[in-house]
Amino acid sequence: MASSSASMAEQARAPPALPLPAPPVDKFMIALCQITVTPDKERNIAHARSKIQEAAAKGAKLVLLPEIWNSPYSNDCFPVYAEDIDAGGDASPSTTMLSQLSRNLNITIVGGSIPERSGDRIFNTCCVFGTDGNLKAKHRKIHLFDIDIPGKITFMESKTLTAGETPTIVDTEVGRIGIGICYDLRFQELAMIYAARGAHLLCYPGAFNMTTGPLHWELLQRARLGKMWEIYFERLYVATCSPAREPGAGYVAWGHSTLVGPFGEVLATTEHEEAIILAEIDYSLLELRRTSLPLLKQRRGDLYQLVDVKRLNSQ
Ligand SMILES: NC(=O)CC(=O)C(=O)O
Repeated sequence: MASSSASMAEQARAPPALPLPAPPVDKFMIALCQITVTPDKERNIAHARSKIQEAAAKGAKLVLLPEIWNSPYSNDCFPVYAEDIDAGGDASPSTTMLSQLSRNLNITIVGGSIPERSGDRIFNTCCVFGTDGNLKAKHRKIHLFDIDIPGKITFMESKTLTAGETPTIVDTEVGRIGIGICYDLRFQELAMIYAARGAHLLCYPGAFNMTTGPLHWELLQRARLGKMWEIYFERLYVATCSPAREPGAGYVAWGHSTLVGPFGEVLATTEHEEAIILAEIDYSLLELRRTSLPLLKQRRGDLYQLVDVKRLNSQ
């Protein structure tokens, strides 16, 4: 009796590791396409197309685009540039291009984000395409970017956008990927849910700005790993992709698209100019890193718990 209650207490403190789903590949190249964005939507689509082709020609099997890459980042523009993704075809030239390219080039595309029109609502939406060109997942930005830093930056996405309602985790040819868009990066519970559901990689298209970018962009990306050590430590890669900086634009993006490895290390990054960042993802390091710090044994699950609302609701 005593020993069984002791083992229950032990178990609450340090539950056994959840199995990480085996990734479909061990190693592959990811490309973060930090591209310029202009008011000319046709040009933006053609430009993204050529950069994705260039990345694939250099060996990328997964291409990540920035947040809002087909339109300037502004409340005035979102309704004008928005596309009906579900209707597809001519109603969504941006995602039609992504679908064609993923199939033709045999790559997975995490398609940054574009303004999406759905009925009378507009979302900030990321589409994930598999190598067959099919839309595998659609993530609508959950946490809208409503901030007011006096004298620095005020932005209220909620003036025009509606928040998404669901976390998005998707199985692709290059592993299980959790998706967040920009401000979503600030909310650690989203990343922790992805980690708890066995993600190998988190992708965040984002457009931080000249105030918050230098302070928080890299910090948050690396911290997404640190926080997850409480449950699934050191088992993830985190990729961000920003638009390149346009100094004259209404909203000036920070740039610095980055890949962080499963030990919290910056594996590849850039400054603010246009760039394709190519880097290797090696999933064999996920298990290796897991044994390096024995945090799972040390965590105090008897004092704190992460509650997966979706899983609870589905029970
Ligand atoms: N643009 C965003 O959604 C987020 C951002 O710039 C920030 O969090 O800072």
